[in-house]
Amino acid sequence: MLKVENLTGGYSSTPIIKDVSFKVEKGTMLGILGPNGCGKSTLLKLISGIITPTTGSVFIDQVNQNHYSAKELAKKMTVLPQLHGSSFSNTVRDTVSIGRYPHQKGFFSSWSNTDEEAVVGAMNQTGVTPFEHIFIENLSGGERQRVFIAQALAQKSDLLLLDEPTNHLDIAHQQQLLDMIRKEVVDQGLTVVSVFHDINLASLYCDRILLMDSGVVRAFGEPHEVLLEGDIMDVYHAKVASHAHPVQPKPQITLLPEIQNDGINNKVTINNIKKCNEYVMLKTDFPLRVLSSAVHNAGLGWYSILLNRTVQQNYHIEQVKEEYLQYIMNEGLSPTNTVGMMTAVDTQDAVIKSYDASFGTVFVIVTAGVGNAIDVSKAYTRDDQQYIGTINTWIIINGNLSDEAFVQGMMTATEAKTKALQHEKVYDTISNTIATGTPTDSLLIAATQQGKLMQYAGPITEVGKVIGRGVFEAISEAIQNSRKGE
Ligand SMILES: Nc1ncnc2c1ncn2[C@@H]1O[C@H](COP(=O)(O)OP(=O)(O)OP(=O)(O)O)[C@@H](O)[C@H]1O
Repeated sequence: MLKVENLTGGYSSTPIIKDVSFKVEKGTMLGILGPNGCGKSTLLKLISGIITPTTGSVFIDQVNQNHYSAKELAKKMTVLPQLHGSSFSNTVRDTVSIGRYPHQKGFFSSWSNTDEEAVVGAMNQTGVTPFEHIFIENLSGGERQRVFIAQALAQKSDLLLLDEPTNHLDIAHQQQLLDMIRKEVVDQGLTVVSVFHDINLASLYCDRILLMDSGVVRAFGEPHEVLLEGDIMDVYHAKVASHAHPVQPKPQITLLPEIQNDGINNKVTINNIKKCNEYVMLKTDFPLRVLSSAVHNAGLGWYSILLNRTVQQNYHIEQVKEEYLQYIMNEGLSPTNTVGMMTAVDTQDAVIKSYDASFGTVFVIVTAGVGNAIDVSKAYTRDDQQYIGTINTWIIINGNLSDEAFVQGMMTATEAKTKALQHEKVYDTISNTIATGTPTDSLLIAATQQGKLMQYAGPITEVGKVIGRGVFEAISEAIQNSRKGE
């Protein structure tokens, strides 16, 4: 659809854009990214013919752009520049109608049903119909932006060039606008080239990204190929981290503020842990990074309250999420700052152990009951219902773990748990083999994220050794305690 070949050009003899080449297939969306002044808008101006390239060519549907008449080009391609102060005082409807200009034989002398439908459709799509008789200077920046988008859509060309289309829009309108453009791309085969300042929006909505740096192409490809932490830091001179979007398979970039270590002396001590017959609670006045399989707020996040609560053996598990949330609120705790687990074991029997390591103290806190113990390798032979977890393990680390270390720590802890069950000769009573856990065990690792980064937490690392020993000893002791009570 669009082919840019060795394009060089700018505003004077010194080129802003230098030897830029790329292709955009029909029915796809390209996002142009790059720091302020790198030449994104200039590139759009060269593609649209607003400025003439010094060398190189732009092909639209295999035809060189300079072979099209102005009107033919306007039918092929719509350009929406950055929001500008309009010198005309027009109503919204009149402004959108200007988009139909390339389709007129004489200026507005041949207004057809198609023109009318295009204008009404574009106003509806962008949600500006309620303002259709209002003068655009009386609209907010965001409303005005949507009017110009409507004008561009009314033009009904195959190629849309947009310069920061979400500028001035709140998040709901950013989403509506980009969802709408994406729908046109997928359903109608519209081709879009758009400049973005928001890297994450570009990642979410674009098929390909062109990353520019000082007028040249730094990278071109799918978002996961282009939005690399190192390249983004290098090009934008900003400190960032890349992570996966929670739902879409697209990378997202987060700024890392310089002021990160304002709580350098944050430490978890035994005084942060409270054990009573209703629960075990750990409460800090700073957030811990937590990875867990808890009932409430599972996964990876930052929390300062950890709760392992006792419930009756016959607890109705069907409404567990709603019931747990209610419990947290009734206790006056913050639902967004609390990770919650449950156990049918008496929490007075919880084992709390601490281990000093060179990086800081590690606490291992376990509640264990093994009445439902199971051999995971034989689990396929049985058909259990879900019930409340019986070995709940917390590992609280005064240290700084990488993501790898969090996951490896979970593995190390699970291996240590299995070993403890073997050591305590806990049997799966159905298969009559040594059990490896219970059907709904829960595991949590929390870290203060201070001090030297620990990249790994496997069994030969210092932190892994502490986890292995601590989990083994705490679970073994908790099993012995639970047997005493039987
Ligand atoms: N009309 C102009 N005449 C001369 N120089 C210009 C003109 N417009 C832009 N420039 C210069 O060209 C360079 C690239 O500008 P351009 O607007 O293309 O960058 P951009 O990447 O779109 O920036 P931003 O992210 O700030 O919008 C800048 O150094 C700018 O000062």
